[in-house]
Amino acid sequence: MSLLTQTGIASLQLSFYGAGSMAEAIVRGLINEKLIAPNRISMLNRHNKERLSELHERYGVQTVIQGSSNEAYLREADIIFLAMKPKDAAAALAEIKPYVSQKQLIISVIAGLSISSIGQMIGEQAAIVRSMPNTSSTIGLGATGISYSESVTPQQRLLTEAIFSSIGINAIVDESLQQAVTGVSGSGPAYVYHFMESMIEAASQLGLSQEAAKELVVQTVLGAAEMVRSTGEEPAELRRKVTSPNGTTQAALELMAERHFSETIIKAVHRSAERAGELGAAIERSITE
Ligand SMILES: NC(=O)C1=CN([C@@H]2O[C@H](COP(=O)(O)OP(=O)(O)OC[C@H]3O[C@@H](n4cnc5c(N)ncnc54)[C@H](OP(=O)(O)O)[C@@H]3O)[C@@H](O)[C@H]2O)C=CC1
Ligand SMILES: O=C(O)[C@@H]1CCC=N1
Repeated sequence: MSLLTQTGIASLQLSFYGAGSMAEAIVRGLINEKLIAPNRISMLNRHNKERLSELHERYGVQTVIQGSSNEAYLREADIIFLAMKPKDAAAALAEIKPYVSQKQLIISVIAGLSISSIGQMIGEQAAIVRSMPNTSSTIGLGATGISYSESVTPQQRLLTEAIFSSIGINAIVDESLQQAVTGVSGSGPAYVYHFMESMIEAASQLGLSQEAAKELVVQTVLGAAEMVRSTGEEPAELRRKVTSPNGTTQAALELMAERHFSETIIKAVHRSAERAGELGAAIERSITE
């Protein structure tokens, strides 16, 4: 019996409070993996009914467009995922407070939002998971950092880890490291996409068709990531194997070094982590005001 089957996830009700990109990535991953029937998942938002219609059509999930209310879905849920932007988190927590009970598991994906801030809003004894997934969860290749409040039970931990490992890999980290996870793997896909955009642009400038450019770049990134994963060799070692003395790669890498490529990436990851802290602090301020 698989870990997920043991947790009994198939018979639970999951509610996503916030129905944007990240909620959709997780839901799509769970449905693709056939872990839970779509009608056991509800996706809720504030006012964008068109978005809910689209999600209902696309995945068969429950939404309030079918005459029910957020309240009913929130009360029934075994697990509530908090998936709104940090700036909306304090208001959303205040809204759900009357409907949540201690039996429910709260899983937040909100960047910067601390377990203690959630506890302050909905009750210190609540079972709270702070997570930092990424959008690659959509295709089962996500990377998620997970931290628990003290009241999360061993069964709830198993369930959480089973959910996130079904849509990728996960790392259980001390909550103090969640900002680092945000800088690395939460925001990380965007850095890689940005890099790919530049590669495609250069390929077009050099005369390749848009189609060929994209295909070559995608396969290059996929192949490089898979090489690191499947050979177990360090990226630096693999880089050396591509780089012939005085060859083309060396010429390119020298230009990158002149333009502080590595330093820029390192600084960018630090800045994302720092920004997660700022977002969390802003939520804390809005809770205590
Ligand atoms: N996108 C990503 O790559 C990642 C995002 N995250 C985190 O996920 C969270 C969501 O991000 P993302 O999915 O990109 O955001 P989106 O803007 O795509 O979606 C936000 C959703 O929250 C809803 N919402 C806002 N306020 C409320 C409220 N009071 N009650 C109910 N629903 C509400 C919005 O509904 P409406 O449209 O009706 O206002 C919308 O459906 C963020 O906190 C982010 O830090 C974490 C990891 C990766
Ligand atoms: O950009 C953001 O704030 C969110 C958190 C990590 C990825 N996206």
